[in-house]
Amino acid sequence: MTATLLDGKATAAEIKDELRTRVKALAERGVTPGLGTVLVGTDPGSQAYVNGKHRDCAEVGIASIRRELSADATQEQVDAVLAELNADPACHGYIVQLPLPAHLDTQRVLELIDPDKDADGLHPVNLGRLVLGYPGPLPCTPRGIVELLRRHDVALRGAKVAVVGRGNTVGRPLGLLLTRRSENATVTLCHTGTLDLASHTRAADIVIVAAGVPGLLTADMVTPGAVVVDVGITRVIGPDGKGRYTGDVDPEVAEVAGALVPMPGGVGPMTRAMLLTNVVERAERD
Ligand SMILES: Nc1nc2c(c(=O)[nH]1)N[C@@H](CN(C=O)c1ccc(C(=O)N[C@@H](CCC(=O)O)C(=O)O)cc1)CN2
Repeated sequence: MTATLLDGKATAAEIKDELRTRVKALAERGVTPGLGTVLVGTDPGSQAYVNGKHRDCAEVGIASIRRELSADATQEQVDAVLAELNADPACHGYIVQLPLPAHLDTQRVLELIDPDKDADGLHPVNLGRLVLGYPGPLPCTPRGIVELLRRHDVALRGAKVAVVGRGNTVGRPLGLLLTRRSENATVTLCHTGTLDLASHTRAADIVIVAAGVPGLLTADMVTPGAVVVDVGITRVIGPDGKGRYTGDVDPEVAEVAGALVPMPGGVGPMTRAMLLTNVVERAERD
């Protein structure tokens, strides 16, 4: 392997150490940051992610507020929980774990979150703030990617970045973050309608793949020495019949890239660290 691995797990641990110090400073002012989670149903993956968020909170001293509803909860019941968290001064930010059961209106639910308590940074108001360059909570995955690259001295200023995927949670907001004056990268946002994807990825100094297509980026699509970030996380059944997660980057890319943010151990842990960061930042503004 030629690529240097950029370790998201270790960097997230560093960030959690820093947050612990900030949480202690808040405690001296009598403030305890609080993160709320809303989980509807019993999907084992979602339960595991929510449990992980509360473990992270305990590690840094953030108070956990858990709300769990049954899989057949009505829209009115979910709305009532959001109203309660919006009004709760102990809750500085909260998330609704996705996906929601199909009978619930996800867009309505996300729009009912008070934008200033939107710990995921995905409320339309906050995406609008990002477009306009106004302050607000930033979406956790894009923010985590930029932070991971920054902490590994990957130069963004003047860099040509190909982002593959135009989803509202990663690709689109990431393009906005990378083109802020503070980052000053030049971004090509590629998607399923892009013709000759490889011509764009090959021209890039940094390739970030968030398409949800296992193995989409192959070694021949990467210029030698480029930095590659794997955001994909798709559950597949392996040849042994067991389920596992796989990324969007083919393993052979590691032989060509200069640096690689792997999956697992890259963007996922950084996303979790940014969720905590959004909550602490909100508490610091109190
Ligand atoms: N409201 C939200 N819902 C969902 C989000 C989200 O950010 N906000 N993202 C995913 C699930 N998720 C967090 O909720 C999440 C997924 C994966 C990871 C992670 O660290 N993955 C590991 C690899 C897989 C593993 O070992 O379990 C990694 O990348 O190293 C963290 C969080 C959908 N729902």
